[in-house]
Amino acid sequence: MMASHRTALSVNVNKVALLRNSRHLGIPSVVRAATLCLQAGAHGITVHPRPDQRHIRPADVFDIGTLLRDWPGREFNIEGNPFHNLLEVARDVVARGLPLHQLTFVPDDVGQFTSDHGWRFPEDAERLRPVIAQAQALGARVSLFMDPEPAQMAAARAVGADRIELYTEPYAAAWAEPGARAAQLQRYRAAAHAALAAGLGVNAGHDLNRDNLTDFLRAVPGVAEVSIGHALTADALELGFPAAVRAYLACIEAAHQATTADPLESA
Ligand SMILES: CC(=O)[C@@H](O)[C@H](O)COP(=O)(O)O
Ligand SMILES: NCC(=O)COP(=O)(O)O
Repeated sequence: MMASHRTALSVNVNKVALLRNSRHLGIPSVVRAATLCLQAGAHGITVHPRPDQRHIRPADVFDIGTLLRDWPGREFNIEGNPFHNLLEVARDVVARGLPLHQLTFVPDDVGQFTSDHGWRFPEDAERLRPVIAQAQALGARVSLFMDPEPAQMAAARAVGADRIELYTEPYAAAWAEPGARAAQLQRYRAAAHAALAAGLGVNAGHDLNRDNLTDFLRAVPGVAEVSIGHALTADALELGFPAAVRAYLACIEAAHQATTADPLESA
């Protein structure tokens, strides 16, 4: 299957903040890292200001918002749990006149190791509906972090979400084994079709990397944005941020070339 549009790359700079927070010296700078990513062609910056402030802190959110004010056309995506601190931070961003394009709602517990599941319907429907409306009133697009389950997508739309973000860790974990990879890609393809049919935009993220990204985008239709942090930052330790971003942009570009094999047809 040929993807019919380009996918945006939003670089998640959480792990730069994690390293910075291990000393009181202010290095490495998340703003510097974000600047290098934007200069290299990243379409946006993602942050996940967790309540425990282990990596991105509110001040980082405001600093990156200030940076993005000078990069029109590049997007700011802030992730988090709307029942913890996310909306408070988002209101502060807007009150400061800073850009805010997308809020990605993630159902993480306070102190959770990392994100590991999506919202569930009908269980989460009634509590999500008002916070989605509040976020949209701030001018943000709302994306819901979701497991790749086609039957859940219409419900995500019904509570007012604009997009969903497919939680890609199960795909990433399966990628090295061809049969498991193909089975996962079928799941994600079906979930994306269901989301698009429901009128949702489709984002994707978690453990995407230079090995697995092209196959994913080649097999899964209509992915508007991937947010990538952990693996890209690890690559940047070796290559530097500009070269790492360019390498991920090349993976995205390859997925959009007719010459790239469909991983499901060649499985
Ligand atoms: C929603 C999502 O997948 C990302 O937020 C990812 O979990 C990164 O968070 P950490 O960098 O804290 O692991
Ligand atoms: N939404 C996913 C994200 O921002 C980054 O996830 P990861 O690449 O750090 O696993």
